[in-house]
Amino acid sequence: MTAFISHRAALPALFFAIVLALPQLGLPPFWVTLLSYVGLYAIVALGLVLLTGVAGLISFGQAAFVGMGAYTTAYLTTQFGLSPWIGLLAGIALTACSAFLIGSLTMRISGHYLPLSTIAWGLSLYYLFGNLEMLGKHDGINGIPVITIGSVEFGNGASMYLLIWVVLILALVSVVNFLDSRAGRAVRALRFGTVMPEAMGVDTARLKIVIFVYAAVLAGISGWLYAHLQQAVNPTPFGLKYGIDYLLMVVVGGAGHVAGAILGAGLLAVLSNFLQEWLPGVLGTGGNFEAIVFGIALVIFLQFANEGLWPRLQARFGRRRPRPLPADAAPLAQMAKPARGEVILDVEAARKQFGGLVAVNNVSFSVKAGEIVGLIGPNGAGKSTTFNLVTGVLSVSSGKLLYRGQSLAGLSSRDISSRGIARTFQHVRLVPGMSVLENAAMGAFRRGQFAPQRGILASLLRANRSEEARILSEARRQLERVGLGDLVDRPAGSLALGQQRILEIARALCCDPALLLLDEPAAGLRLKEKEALAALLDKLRGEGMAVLLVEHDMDFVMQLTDHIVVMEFGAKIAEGTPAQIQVHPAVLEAYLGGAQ
Ligand SMILES: Nc1ncnc2c1ncn2[C@@H]1O[C@H](COP(=O)(O)OP(=O)(O)OP(=O)(O)O)[C@@H](O)[C@H]1O
Repeated sequence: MTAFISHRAALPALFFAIVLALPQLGLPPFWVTLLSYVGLYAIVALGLVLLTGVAGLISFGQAAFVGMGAYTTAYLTTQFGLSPWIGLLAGIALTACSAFLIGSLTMRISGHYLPLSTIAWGLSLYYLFGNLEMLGKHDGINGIPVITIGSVEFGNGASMYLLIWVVLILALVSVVNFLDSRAGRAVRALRFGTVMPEAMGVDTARLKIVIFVYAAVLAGISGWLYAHLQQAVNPTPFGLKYGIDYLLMVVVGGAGHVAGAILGAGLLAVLSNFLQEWLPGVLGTGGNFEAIVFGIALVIFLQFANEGLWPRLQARFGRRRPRPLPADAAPLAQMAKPARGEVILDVEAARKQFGGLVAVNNVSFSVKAGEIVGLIGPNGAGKSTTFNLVTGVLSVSSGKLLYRGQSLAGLSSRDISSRGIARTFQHVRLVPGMSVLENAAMGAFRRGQFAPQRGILASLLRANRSEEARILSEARRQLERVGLGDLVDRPAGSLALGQQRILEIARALCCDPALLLLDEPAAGLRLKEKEALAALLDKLRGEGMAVLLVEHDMDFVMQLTDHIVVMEFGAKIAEGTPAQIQVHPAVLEAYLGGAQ
């Protein structure tokens, strides 16, 4: 048994074994039905955990996808006498295609426009269900057959309960598997913006659509189960109110946690059921009082536990079990590295104009393998813009950028990272709740054996184990290389700033770069941390790495770099060794104000 179930999975396995056995253990039919609904809600909520809790993309429209799955099977089984299993396949296909279309249109929208758009299409689909003649308008469709497998009929409450919870367990396993993969790590980074994952080679627009489609498919499957449980459908449970309820379940349960989906679904289903029964008795009058009580309870709840209940329970009763470290797996393939002294980056008369402002004005310099080049200059000199031109965040207005003789023109930051240029960020961009190991592994995103699109399917089925082991081993090797080998299990957010900056370098090294671009790596570091950073960069230089760093800390730059490029008002005003720069009249005048 332990061969199949790891220690980490033992408790959840025991929990689900008990849940599946409940009807046999004499659970009254009322509870069997209620828990069936908990299962149905939790399947939808799981998709929302992925979409909203983990990736930060809010959707009020999931109930419409539940309706799509439910109506598809209802229509096909009652109108054409097709098997519910055909209804399931058709429902999944229709939901996935619709979600792909809607997602392609809306997933690029940012801020509050995204949730607003989900309300818009959620409402549209709801009214579509209620107005189409073929779907029975507001009366819906009755007489939906029960699900059968061979001669086994899922006709009674207990058998449907079993089916629903087995589907929920499968969905849960697939989501957990996915979150543990390289694409899953990229999804976990999405809520902190797209710049970092893009720089690690992730196609974030595509990834958002993938998880949107997956969440919709889970909702569609829940709708299929619902239709065959109820044997009738009408538009009401697929409206906006239910879309909001699904979101509430996730928020209350713990939006960023898969277990939060089940906890939230359970709490809301059970509470609303009992409030509906008790409140009229207590208040002596009927009405939707449970909605009012819910609203008040939610506002109070969010004041005290805005991360949801599951993290609270975990902190109180759980113990963070470190993930077993990957065994040493075969190294990932590496790109051929340039010989020491070879010119790696050639910036030729690069110019960048923002409207009338010339931020970078015909700047030229080069970086060689085994050399650290510093790019310095007063505030507003154009250093960050130059950095962004090389990393593909911005494109040049004119001039050339050549990496190992090849033009970088028109390449996105993820293309550039896959060529062998890796970067760190001025404001550290880590996923704080993710371990140091997983954060570093983000850098190896493009180095897996599967193409990213096949990789997602493989990860759902956990067919990516050898690839994962190789990626995580690489991350561990790079962490050991930079001296963070003892901290692999720690959440990245718990590290000191200096260690976080070094972790960013380990992540960049996982990209297998020949050129490292560091944006103000010494900013905010204490002396000891700066010394550790300088020692690391010196070691990397010794190994043949080319490093270009933008930095304000003059001592750091002067002691570490081989070559310095000085900018002012967008133009290069000087270039040379640290010794030359320190006495260069133009630098003393412009950069140091002539005082030193
Ligand atoms: N996206 C943008 N749109 C318009 N102007 C910009 C943009 N980015 C930078 N600039 C302008 O370009 C000039 C150069 O800015 P840049 O950030 O590259 O300087 P910097 O040398 O990195 O400064 P700092 O050391 O303060 O970061 C500044 O005048 C800045 O206001």
